Amino acid sequence: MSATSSMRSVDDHLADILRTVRVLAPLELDVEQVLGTTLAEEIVSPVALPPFDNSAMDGYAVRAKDVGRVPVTLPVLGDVAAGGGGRFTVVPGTVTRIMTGAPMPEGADAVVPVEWTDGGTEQVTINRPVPEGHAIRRAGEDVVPGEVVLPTGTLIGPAQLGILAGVGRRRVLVRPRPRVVVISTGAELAEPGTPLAPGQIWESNSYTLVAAVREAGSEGYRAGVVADDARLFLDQLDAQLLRADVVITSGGVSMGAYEPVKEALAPLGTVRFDRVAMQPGMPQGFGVVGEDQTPIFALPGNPVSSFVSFMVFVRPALRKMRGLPAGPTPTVRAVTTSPLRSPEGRRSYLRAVLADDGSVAPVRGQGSHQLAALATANALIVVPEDATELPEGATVEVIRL
Ligand SMILES: Nc1nc2c(c(=O)[nH]1)N[C@H]1C(S)=C(S)[C@@H](COP(=O)(O)OP(=O)(O)OC[C@H]3O[C@@H](n4cnc5c(N)ncnc54)[C@H](O)[C@@H]3O)O[C@H]1N2
Ligand code: MOO
Repeated sequence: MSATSSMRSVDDHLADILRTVRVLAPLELDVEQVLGTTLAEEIVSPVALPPFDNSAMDGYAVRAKDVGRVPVTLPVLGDVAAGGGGRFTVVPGTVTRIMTGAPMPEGADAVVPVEWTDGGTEQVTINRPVPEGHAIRRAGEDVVPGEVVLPTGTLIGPAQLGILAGVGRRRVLVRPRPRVVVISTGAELAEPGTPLAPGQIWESNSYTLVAAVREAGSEGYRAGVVADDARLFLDQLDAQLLRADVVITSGGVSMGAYEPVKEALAPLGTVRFDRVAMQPGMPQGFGVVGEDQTPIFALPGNPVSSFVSFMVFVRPALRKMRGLPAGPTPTVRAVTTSPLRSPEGRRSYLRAVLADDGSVAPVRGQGSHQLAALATANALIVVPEDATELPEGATVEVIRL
């Protein structure tokens, strides 16, 4: 039996995760809260946009016929400002001043920009002719009443938020951003900013993971660090389940004498622990816990391993929960600048720098504990299971970080 025969493939593990996690139920939220959520309704505009014909420029509302021969001097009836202002009828031989966004007055059929005039307020001399319709934004040219401006499933970014507000929506039915709680475990972990006792290190995984959660469009929360005690871990988990759509743990899943996460979760029968054929990130736990069958990712404690595991397994799951197309984390192609090595039968994710010219170079320090080396990388080179060596100049798939 080979060393890798008892391992589960990355693809099988991910498929199991994506089968298990569910799209979050829709929720009605205030428009202020919906950035990064996914629409669970179709947004139909109740009005036309623009709602009325209005000026695209600061200038004068005219009848185009009156300015056919220039220069011409005409009386100014008054001002039409955006948001109301005077109501005028532009009869032949007259004009009004008009500001950008102000409704076109009756009778006018074009706007002359102020730059083409002497800027007069009682009367104005116009120096250039304009065709009918010049600098007028027509009612409904962006949206007609009853038009679908955003389909169900749209991811709300800044522009989408703008059109929601632009069609007057205050409440919106969306798939919310998943709430993800990160619990780090380990007796050796001290909070950054506190002194280290002998044998301790500063806790970093929860910072990395919460940041990665947020970057992946979800809400990340750090729960307090739990020492190596299965009972304490279960208490913390119970408390956190109240606010979590997903739980991520780091540490305590390998083969040591003190593996609180595995000890606590394995007996439940709803979380499986596997050795996944990847490097880093081999020990993995995944399943559901609690009344609501909340998905839980028990990631390995090595800092690089937990981060890579997030990119490969958690990120796609969060996409599915948000109602977005979910599958393996997307890759781009690149060409290696040096030979690469990878363990047989395992998919490697080598920390690397991807350059603008499409070349990719592994960083120095590929150990699962080498957090500083990870911090110099902007990509992961994916070396397939069946490759143990790749020459310089090989084309590889790369995950951008
Ligand atoms: N006999 C074996 N030992 C190990 C195996 C194995 O198969 N047999 N697998 C190794 C691999 S691969 C990994 S990955 C790690 C996973 O270990 P755990 O998930 O149990 O994690 P810990 O033992 O708690 O920690 C591992 C390492 O990472 C540091 N760590 C943990 N949490 C944090 C944190 N929040 N911030 C910063 N650093 C953290 C911890 O101090 C350890 O150095 O197991 C190998 N061993
Ligand atoms: O598989 Mo562990 O995740 O390398 O260091």
